[in-house]
Amino acid sequence: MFASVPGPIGPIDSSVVPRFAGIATFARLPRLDEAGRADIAVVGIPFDSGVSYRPGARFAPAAIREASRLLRPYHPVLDVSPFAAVQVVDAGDIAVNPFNIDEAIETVRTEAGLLMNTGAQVVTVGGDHTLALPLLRAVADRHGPVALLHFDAHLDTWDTYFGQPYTHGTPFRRAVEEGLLDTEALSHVGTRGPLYGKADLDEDGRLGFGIITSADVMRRGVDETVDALRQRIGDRPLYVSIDIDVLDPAHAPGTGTPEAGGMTSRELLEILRGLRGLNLVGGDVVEVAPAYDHADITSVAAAHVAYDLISLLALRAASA
Ligand SMILES: N=C(N)NCCCC(=O)O
Ligand SMILES: [Zn+2]
Ligand SMILES: [Zn+2]
Repeated sequence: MFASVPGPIGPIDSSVVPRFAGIATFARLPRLDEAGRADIAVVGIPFDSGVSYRPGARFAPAAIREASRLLRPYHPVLDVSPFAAVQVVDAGDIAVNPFNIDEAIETVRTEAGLLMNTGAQVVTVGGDHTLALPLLRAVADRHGPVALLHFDAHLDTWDTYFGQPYTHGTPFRRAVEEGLLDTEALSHVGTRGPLYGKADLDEDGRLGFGIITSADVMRRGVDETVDALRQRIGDRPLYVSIDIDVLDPAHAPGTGTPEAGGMTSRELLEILRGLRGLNLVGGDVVEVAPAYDHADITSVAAAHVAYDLISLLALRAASA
């Protein structure tokens, strides 16, 4: 006789315990210490010491967890019940030093790396875009250089701000310099807004990035955008970094560096769904600044975007 293998521990059943009751974990999932193990771990990173304008992304993990209470367990577009397919947990927050960016990014790389070494795939929520660098360091430690799909109004490939190398406007320049990325497969999506100069674009192109602007998405539509991205990414390991300011301020007012003319949340979610089957190895949802939010518009969008990343990971794990 074989002992039956227990299935994943799912979220609290919102038809039994009202979804507005109790302490918020992401999507009401069990904590890591309750489940004991994780195939996919949602991790909050309350950090905003790298921002150049409005602060507040340190409060995003808590706001996104609160906004995630209404998520339901079945994803009808991807046809997957992610929390039943694999063990998904909320692994809590990575507590980082708010006064020392160098130390903070070391902590993030170490803590995210420890989780990944247990075999978990990691989706982080909250914090500013500085965090993409230590997260990519941890991902590259495990997978080697990865393809990058970067949703953002901004390039985030500037060299320094105020002479500083580690800021929310510079993570992807550092990541290319450090060899963390496969420079054949780097894409920005949703780019728009004024730059410091034309050189910003030239330097970005020299690093290897291709750009699908916010206006391109509008003109070409979701399907053509997805086709172009899938072709560029192929079967490479893929990291998806989502700056919520890729959305128009109408869809994400609660962010630190808003730019007019952005994508809708529908476009973003549909592009993500178009990535089904690709070799996704992790992702982040950053730059939610709850103090500037209204009616949780931004946190709700971020929660749904994180749910879609989790669903993509679960779908692939379940069909492996
Ligand atoms: N929101 C992010 N990640 N970067 C924006 C940097 C734009 C700037 O300070 O000019
Ligand atoms: Zn941005
Ligand atoms: Zn960014």
